[in-house]
Amino acid sequence: MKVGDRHYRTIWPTSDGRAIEIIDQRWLPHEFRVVPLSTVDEVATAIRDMWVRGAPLIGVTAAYGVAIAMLGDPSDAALDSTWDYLHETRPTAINLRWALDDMRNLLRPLPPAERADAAFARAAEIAEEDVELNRSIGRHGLTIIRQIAASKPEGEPVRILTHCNAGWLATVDYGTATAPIYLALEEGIPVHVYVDETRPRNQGAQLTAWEMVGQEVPHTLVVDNAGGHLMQHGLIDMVIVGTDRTTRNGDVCNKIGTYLKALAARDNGVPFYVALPSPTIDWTVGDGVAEIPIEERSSDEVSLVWGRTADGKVMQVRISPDATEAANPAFDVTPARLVTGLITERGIAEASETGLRGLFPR
Ligand SMILES: CSC[C@H]1O[C@H](OP(=O)(O)O)[C@H](O)[C@@H]1O
Repeated sequence: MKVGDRHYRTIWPTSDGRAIEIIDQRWLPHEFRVVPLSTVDEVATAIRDMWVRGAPLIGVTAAYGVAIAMLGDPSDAALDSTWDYLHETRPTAINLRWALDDMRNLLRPLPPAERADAAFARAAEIAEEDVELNRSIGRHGLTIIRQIAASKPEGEPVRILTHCNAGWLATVDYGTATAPIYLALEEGIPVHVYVDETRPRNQGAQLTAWEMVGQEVPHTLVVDNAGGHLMQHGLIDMVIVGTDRTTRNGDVCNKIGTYLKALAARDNGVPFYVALPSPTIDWTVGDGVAEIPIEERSSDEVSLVWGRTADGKVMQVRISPDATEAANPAFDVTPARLVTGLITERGIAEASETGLRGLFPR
């Protein structure tokens, strides 16, 4: 998307085709940093420490990580050890396993000498596919925004609450939850986005808000705990979020706090939509609450926050006593019964196995 007067994606191959460059999202919104990743260790660190994050982007980054590994050692053993090494970086987003499986299934039958080139080509394809999937999600999600806009007085904005960052920064481009918003704006439909700050890492305040400014989307930052109040007072027309893994029956795993927004939405009759590309569906899982592994991240993410001082220094500060331990489950699972619809690249499905299989037959 636009960054100033230039178009960027979140990830791209270097001109020599032997490494990648990424936007290091840890420094946004205060600094825009592009960094190279030229070894598997660097790719693993970038995923684990969230230089890049967001289920689809994690998958694409891992795909390029396999390609970089094949440059050094294209053996079967290296292919398997790279799969294991990158798979361990983050446990919840299913796109990581999906992309690693896709790459290994492609490369295994090939002669080792052909694997690096084939891997870079496939990783680039997965990146392009992500952009197209998101454009399709945008087109289908736009129908919902159009319907809501038609029910409101002329010119009144469709008020959309979103949680965490499921924007272009969570994907290669366009985003999932933000794709319908960007298309609505292009079509001239007035929208106003309420951005959950999304503790503990503040991906909403730091990433989604930065996206909204960059794409000139009217928006308001709110604390995570304000969503229910806004819905109670009729100030939200719809909620749209992304997901890191959605089960075959429509249970939605997403950033911690999503479940609470879904409960508030249900209690106030606000439609709650989830935008997802099909690689985010885990067909092997039925009960999301029981079966999806929830990443437990460092307590420092709760106890320390990043910010910019008045004189422009970007730094972390502690907000709780040194002696206080913090729990930090990074995701939660919203049961399908609280989901109004799943916006996929093939259309909007009921949050059920029947609904998903209607769009994605076996
Ligand atoms: C389009 S996937 C976005 C999804 O990923 C985020 O998690 P994280 O930033 O920890 O990778 C969050 O759950 C978003 O909804």
